[in-house]
Amino acid sequence: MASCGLEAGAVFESTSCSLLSGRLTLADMLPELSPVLPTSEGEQVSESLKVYLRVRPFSKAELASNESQGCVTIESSEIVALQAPKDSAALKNSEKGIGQSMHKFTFTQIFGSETTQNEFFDGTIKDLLTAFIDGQNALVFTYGVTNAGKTYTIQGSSKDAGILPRSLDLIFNHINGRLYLKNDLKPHLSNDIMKMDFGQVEHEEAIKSALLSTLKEETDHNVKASTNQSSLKDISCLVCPNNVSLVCVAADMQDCEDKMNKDQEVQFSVWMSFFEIYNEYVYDLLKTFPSSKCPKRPALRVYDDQTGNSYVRDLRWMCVNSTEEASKILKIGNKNRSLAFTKMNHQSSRSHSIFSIRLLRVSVEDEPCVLGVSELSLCDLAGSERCNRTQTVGDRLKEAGNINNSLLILGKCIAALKQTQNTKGKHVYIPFRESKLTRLFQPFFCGKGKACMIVNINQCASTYDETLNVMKFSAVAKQVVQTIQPKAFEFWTPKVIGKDGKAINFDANVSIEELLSEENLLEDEDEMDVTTMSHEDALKEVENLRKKLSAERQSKLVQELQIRKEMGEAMFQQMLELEETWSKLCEDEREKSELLLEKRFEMYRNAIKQHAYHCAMEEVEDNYVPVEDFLAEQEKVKERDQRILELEMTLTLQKQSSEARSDLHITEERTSTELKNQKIDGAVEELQKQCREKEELIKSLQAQIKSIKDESDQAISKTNEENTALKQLIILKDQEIQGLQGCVGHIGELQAMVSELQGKQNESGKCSSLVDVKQPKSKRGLFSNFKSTVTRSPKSLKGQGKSEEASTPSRKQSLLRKM
Ligand SMILES: Nc1ncnc2c1ncn2[C@@H]1O[C@H](COP(=O)(O)OP(=O)(O)OP(=O)(O)O)[C@@H](O)[C@H]1O
Repeated sequence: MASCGLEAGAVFESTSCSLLSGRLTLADMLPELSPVLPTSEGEQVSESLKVYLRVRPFSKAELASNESQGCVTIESSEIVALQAPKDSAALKNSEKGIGQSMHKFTFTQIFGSETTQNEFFDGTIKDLLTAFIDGQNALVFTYGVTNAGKTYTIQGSSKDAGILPRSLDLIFNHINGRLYLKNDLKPHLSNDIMKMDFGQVEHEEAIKSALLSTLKEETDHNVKASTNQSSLKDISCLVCPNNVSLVCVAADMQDCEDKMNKDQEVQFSVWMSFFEIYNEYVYDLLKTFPSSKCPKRPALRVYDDQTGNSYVRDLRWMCVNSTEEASKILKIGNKNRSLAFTKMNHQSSRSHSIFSIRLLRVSVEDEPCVLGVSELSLCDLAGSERCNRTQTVGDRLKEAGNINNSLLILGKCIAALKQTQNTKGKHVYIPFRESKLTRLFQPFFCGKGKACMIVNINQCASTYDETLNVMKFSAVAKQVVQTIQPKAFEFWTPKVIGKDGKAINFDANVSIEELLSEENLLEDEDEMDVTTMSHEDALKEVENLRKKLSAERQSKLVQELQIRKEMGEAMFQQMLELEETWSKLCEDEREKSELLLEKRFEMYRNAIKQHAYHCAMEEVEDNYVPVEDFLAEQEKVKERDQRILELEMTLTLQKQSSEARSDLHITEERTSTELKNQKIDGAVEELQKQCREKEELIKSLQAQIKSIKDESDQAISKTNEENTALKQLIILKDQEIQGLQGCVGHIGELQAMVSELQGKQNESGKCSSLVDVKQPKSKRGLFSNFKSTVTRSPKSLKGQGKSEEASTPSRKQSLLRKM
C-alpha cells in the first residue's frame, strides 16, 4: 500500500501556499489534486450543491396572532413561491417600484410542513450517508432565520428524532457487529490517525466513563427509553428484526453490503466530537463544564495541519460503540450549548454547533491496518436575524453581531465560489479564512467532500423579509458547482502517527501493526534497559535524552523561525505587490482625474467666453442707433447743455438778491423776540414765587394732618383698651349669672320643702301657727327678689353700670350665706 497520506500532504502544501498569497480558487486547487487520484475507479465528480428546503408548520400561537397570510406557496417539489405580505418591507419597496412582491425559488427538493422527520431523512441525507460509509467526507449544514426549525431538523425532539440521531443509528446498524473493539486508533489532526498504547486506550475509556457519569442514572434510563422507544421509534422502521439496516435495501447500499460481506475482515471504529463556535470562539462541548470557581470555558484554537486543512486543536474525540452511547454524549454536549431565550425562540441557539463523526475503516485480515477515514459533519448554524426583531440587547446583541458576521462571510464565500465558476482562469478571492466557521468548512467546499445545505423557513408574515434574504442566499448557493474528489478508502490512506507523534512510514507489504510492534519492541527494550541500568548509566541516559530534547527543541525552533520568516517574506512580498499595484492604480487615477479636470476647465473657459460674446452681441443689438440719428441727438444734447448753463446763471443772480432781502428781515425779528423774552422772564418769576408759597402751605397742612392722625390713633387705642376691659367684665358677669342660675334651681327645691313644711305645720297645731307664718313670709320675699335678679338677662345687667359691678361679689356672698 502506498503512503498516500504523505502525497496528499504534499499536494495540500501547495494549496497552503495559495492560501498565504490570499488568492485561492477552486480552479487553482482542484487540478493540483488530480495527479494523486486514480482515474479508473474514482474520477472527480462535478455537481451542483444540493440545497433542500424545509418549511416549518405554524405553531398555535402563530396562527392566533395572524401570522398565516399565505406568504409561502409550494408550487412543485422543486419550486416555491413567496408572496410579500402587507406591512413587509418587500411589499413597500415593490410599491415604490424597487423589486417585486412575488419571488420564485427552485431547490433540489422542497419539503412541506407536513413532512415527517423520517421522510425528510430519506429524501435528503440518506444517500450522503451511503457515500460517507463508503469513504466520502460530507458536510450538512442548516441555514435559516431564528425559530425556523434548524435544530429540530438536525436533532429533532424527544419524540421524533432528527437527521443526526438517525444518521448515528444508520451507521451503527450498518457496522452491525463489525466494530473494532480495540479502540487503539484515534483520529488525529485533520485526516491522520494516532496509534495508542494500552495505557492511552484505558485513559480514553476513563474519560468517556467520567463524561457519561455526568448524566444521572435516572437520565440514563430516560435516554435509553427515549432513544430506544420514542426518538428512535421512527428509526425502528430502518432496522429489521434481525438487525439488518433497511437503508441497505437500497440498491447502492446493497452493493456496499455485498462488498463488505466479501471482506468480513474489515472493521469500523466510530469517533465523534461536538463543539460550538460562539462569539468567534471555539468551545468543546464534550469537556465537562468548569466549576463555579472557574466559570470561564477554555476556548480552543483553529490550526492548519501540514496539508493546509484546518482543524480544532485539542478537540476531544470520543470513541463510541453504540447509538445509545452516542445519544448520551450528544445529550451531554447539548447541555453545554449556548442557548438563550430570545423574543422569537425560547430555546434559541446562539452559536454554530458542529457535530462530527469520523469513521475509521480498519482491516484485520492479518494485522490491523487503517484503510481510511471519512468524516461526516452536521452543522446547526445559529439563526440569521435582525437585531431589533429579536429585541436583542447586551450579550444577545453581541452574539447576534458575531452570528451575522460569520453568516455574512459564509455568504461571501458561497458567492465567490459561484463567481469562480463564471470567471474560469481568473483569480477570485474567497474569504474562507475570515471566520472560524468558513475556515473549517473550506475543505468541504474545495473538493475534500460533499456539502449539502438545508434551508429552514417558517411561513410567518412577520419574518417575511428575513426569510426572503435566506431564500436569496440559497438561490446563490444552489448555483455553486462542487467538484468532489473521489476518496474511497483504498485511495486515501491516512498518515499513522506513532506514540512519539512521528509519522510511521510503511510499504504495502508490511502491515501497520507490524510496524508499530517493531517500534514498540524497541521501546520495550529501552524500557528494560532502564530498569536494569546502573545509577550512573541511568544518569548518562537522562543526560543523553536531555541533549536530544534540547537539540530537537532547537531544530523545531529553527524550523518555526524558518516558517515564520518564509511567511513574513511571503506576506511582505504580497504587501509590496499590493502597494505597487495600489500606487500604480492611484497614479493612473490621479492622471485620469487631472486630465478630466483639465478638460472640464477648458470646457468651462470656452463656455464663459461664448457666453460673454453672446451677451456683448445682444447688448450691441439692443442699443444699435443709425449714425444720422446719433449726430442729431448729439446736437440736441449740446443745445440742452447751453440752455442749462444759462438757466444756472440766472438762478445764481436771483439767489444773491434774495439773500440780501432776508438779512434785513432777520434783524427786525431779533428785536421783537428780545422784548417778548423779557416779558416771559417776569411771568416766570411771578409763577415761581406762587409755587414756593403753595409748597409752604402744603407742608403746614401735612403737619396738621399728622397731628390729627396721632390724636385719633391714641383715641382708638384707648377705646380698644376700654373695650377689652368691658369684654372681660361681661365674661365675669356671665359666669356670675350661671352661678346664680344654679342657685335658683336649689332655691326652687328649698321652696318646695318650705311649702311642704308649712303644710305639715298647718296640720300639726294652731299654737305654733304665728311663728311659722312669719318665717316663710320673710323667706319668700327674699327668694323672689333673688330669683328675679338672677333671671334677668345679662344685657340688662351690663346696663347697670360700673358701681353695681363693684358691689356684685359682696352681694352674692351675702346671698349664699343666707341660703
Ligand atoms: N417541522 C417541524 N414540525 C413541528 N415543529 C417544528 C418543526 N420545525 C420546528 N419546529 C418547532 O419550532 C420551534 C423552533 O424550532 P428550532 O428551535 O429548531 O428553530 P431554530 O431555527 O433552530 O431556531 P434558533 O436559530 O433560534 O435556534 C421549536 O419549538 C420546534 O419544536
